[in-house]
Amino acid sequence: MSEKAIELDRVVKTFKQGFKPRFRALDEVSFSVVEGEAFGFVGQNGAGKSTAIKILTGALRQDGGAARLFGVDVADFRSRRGLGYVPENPWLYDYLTPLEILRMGVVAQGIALDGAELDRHCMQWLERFSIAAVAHKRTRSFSKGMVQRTALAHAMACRPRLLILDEPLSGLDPLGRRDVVDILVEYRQGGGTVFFSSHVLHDVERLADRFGLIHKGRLHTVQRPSDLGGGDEVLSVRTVGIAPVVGMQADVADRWSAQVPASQLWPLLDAARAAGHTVIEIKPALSLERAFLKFVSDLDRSN
Ligand SMILES: Nc1ncnc2c1ncn2[C@@H]1O[C@H](COP(=O)(O)OP(=O)(O)OP(=O)(O)O)[C@@H](O)[C@H]1O
Repeated sequence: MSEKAIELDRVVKTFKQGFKPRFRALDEVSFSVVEGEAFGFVGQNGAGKSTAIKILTGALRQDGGAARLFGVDVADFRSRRGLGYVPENPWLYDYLTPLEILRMGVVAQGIALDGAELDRHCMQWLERFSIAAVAHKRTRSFSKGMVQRTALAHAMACRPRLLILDEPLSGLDPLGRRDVVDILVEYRQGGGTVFFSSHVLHDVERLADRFGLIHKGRLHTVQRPSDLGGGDEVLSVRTVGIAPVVGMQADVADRWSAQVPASQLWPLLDAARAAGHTVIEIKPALSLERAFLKFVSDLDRSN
């Protein structure tokens, strides 16, 4: 059986709020991530994602429950051996260069590399994250995206067995996001474990085997992205044809579209065919992003 890389067991974290009673940023949150898995932690701003990550990385102490990395309590610094962590807003020593930062991290992790070999190893990772051109520049003048890339290169260069990433793609442009997704996919194929937070469901769809949805400090569901997006509630149908079809709206240049409940799909297709239309697309009308928003608004309504 695979080892649990991450385990949260009824974790509670409260914060003081002026004169108001302490509020629960995490309310009995339990889940686990097994070795080799990619797990996305999703939720809106303020849901509790960073708080959970800070507990896992030892930056915050929980008020109740237990948190473990590879079976070791997070209160024990040894739990963080082999952990690669990139916070939401990475902080780098801004008088150091990316190469120096990577060298320092690799040595601190006790990886047996030095001299030219160490530099080659670090430069490879800087190249992977398209930051090699500024490898010898102090990070002081770096943009958010460059800081993010350097921090990710640092985490990967340390050969982590577990990566914990807080909004890893948030500061990156679309090409940068694609590069990082490719690198993470490759890392997974090599057996690595990834736990990442995101409020962008598209990232979760691309990266995660499973995701946990946290809302106002409570973990509401753990599912596969395909479970959320699938659903058969509403389908979007597009056709091309001349004659009108009841239930379809005219778009441009003889193209027609409709959104129908799944149960109405076949009657609509029959009508479209009878009118001489050709079907060009049928897909779920709700994207993952919209499905997520619906999920959250349903939760809010039921509370
Ligand atoms: N040190 C703190 N003191 C008081 N309240 C805090 C503290 N840290 C977080 N909170 C509150 O706890 C709740 C959860 O915050 P957290 O940063 O974990 O959310 P998040 O899901 O990571 O959001 P985001 O996507 O905006 O980063 C929020 O209401 C936040 O204001």
